Amino acid sequence: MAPLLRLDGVAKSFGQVVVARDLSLSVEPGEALGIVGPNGAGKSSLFAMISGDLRPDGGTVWLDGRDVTGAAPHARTRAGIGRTFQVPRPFGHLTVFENVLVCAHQGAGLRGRQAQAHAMGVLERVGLAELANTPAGRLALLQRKRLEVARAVGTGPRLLLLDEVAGGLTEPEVAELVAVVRELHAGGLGVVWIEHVVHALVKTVGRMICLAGGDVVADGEPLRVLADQRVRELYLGAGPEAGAEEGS
Ligand SMILES: Nc1ncnc2c1ncn2[C@@H]1O[C@H](COP(=O)(O)OP(=O)(O)OP(=O)(O)O)[C@@H](O)[C@H]1O
Repeated sequence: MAPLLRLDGVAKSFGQVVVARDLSLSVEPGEALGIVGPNGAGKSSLFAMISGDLRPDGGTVWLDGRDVTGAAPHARTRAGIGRTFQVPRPFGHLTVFENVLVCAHQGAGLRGRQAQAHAMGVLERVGLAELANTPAGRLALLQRKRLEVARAVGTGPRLLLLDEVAGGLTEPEVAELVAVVRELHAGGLGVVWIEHVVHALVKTVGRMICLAGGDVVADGEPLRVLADQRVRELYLGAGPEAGAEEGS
């Protein structure tokens, strides 16, 4: 079976800044992969190239064995890629329910009652059902992060790309979010999660890569990656969090 996602020799630079240098990796159906790396390593750019928001200078992006390198973002959403953005992008004047309904229409291609049932089901899965009728602009940070996940899941993806959804949350809030992502993954979703809150990744993913300077510098079991000398040097005191070693 073809991997769910495969990047083959992907390259991208902004002038002198190399964000991807002959980068290859794959994600199997239902796999959960964590991505760490210092600020500016190219992690969000990688997501943008997977979701179609950024065109690589070279290389190929495959989804389910299909070359989607030239496909527009909406076509990739329809093909099964759902992503969150580092800065949540809800429609603030629409309710929580309406925000997810839009994604059910545009991403999952659902209409009428089917779309409504799907949107409500997603809100239940991410713990937002009670806030369905609240305008998105009135949500607190954890709820905004949940809505960002709900909007991505609302598009009906098989591959969910999470970009720093735990940033800025308190520890109990991170734990709640981890529970949501773990449940989505347990339901069969492939997950790729970029996160600086490393212990959230350790609790969720089976594999981790570290990106730096456009290269994969470590790839494997999360605690092994975090213990890797090159990874530790890249973080130099800023992390990986000491607690991650105990999986706290
Ligand atoms: N559209 C763009 N034009 C020019 N430079 C860009 C563009 N997008 C990203 N960059 C640069 O590419 C580098 C990688 O950015 P990117 O956001 O992918 O890193 P990141 O690993 O996600 O960082 P962070 O952890 O801080 O979010 C940075 O130096 C950034 O300034």
